[in-house]
Amino acid sequence: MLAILQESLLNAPIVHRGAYHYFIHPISDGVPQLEPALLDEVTDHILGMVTKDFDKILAIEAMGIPLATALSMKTGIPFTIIRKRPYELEGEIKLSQETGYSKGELYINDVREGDRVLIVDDVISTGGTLVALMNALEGIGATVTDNIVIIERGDGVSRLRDMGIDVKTLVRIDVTEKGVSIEAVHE
Ligand SMILES: O=P(O)(O)OC[C@H]1O[C@H](OP(=O)(O)OP(=O)(O)O)[C@H](O)[C@@H]1O
Ligand SMILES: Nc1nc2[nH]cnc2c(=O)[nH]1
Repeated sequence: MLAILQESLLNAPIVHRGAYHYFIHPISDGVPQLEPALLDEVTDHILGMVTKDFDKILAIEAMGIPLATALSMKTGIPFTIIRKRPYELEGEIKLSQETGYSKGELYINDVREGDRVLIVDDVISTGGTLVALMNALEGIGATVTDNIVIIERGDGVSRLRDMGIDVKTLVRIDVTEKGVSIEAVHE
């Protein structure tokens, strides 16, 4: 299952970001082009994995956005984007994001105490982004009903699990300079 996702991952080009082998894929980069059939496949799969009701979808800029858009269209539930730029609105929360190849700031707006949010993102690698986000949401008093990421690599999921945070992924991959291999598909 997840045939289109698997096939496209096996064809993903690899580039170097320092020592980090970075795969390039329609879901995580919008390059090569993101076919509607792939977006449909992964978002249907996400909706089959959610365990609880939610009233907001939370996407991390940039590549959480197409996922959240498709999920919102399928469910009628609104989404909010965690942005990489500030708006300086009242109540805006700033958090520091660190990945395997970058550091930056993220800004949360329009998430409030008592909100029930589904977090959706394209990739988890070190887990740095989600750890920072989960801490910020706990501070706000929002409930994360499910945390779903399409592509898993590295030790981020086990790092979060050790902290008591559950993250579900659709596929686990390994990335070397030769390309992507698929280690597990989570049906
Ligand atoms: O588990 P981590 O090591 O934190 O990596 C995961 C993060 O890396 C990517 O974001 P990136 O900042 O590259 O943004 P993009 O969506 O704009 O490519 C991805 O969308 C995740 O948010
Ligand atoms: N596209 C892409 N996004 C990532 N986010 C974390 N690691 C990666 C990666 O290797 N490729």
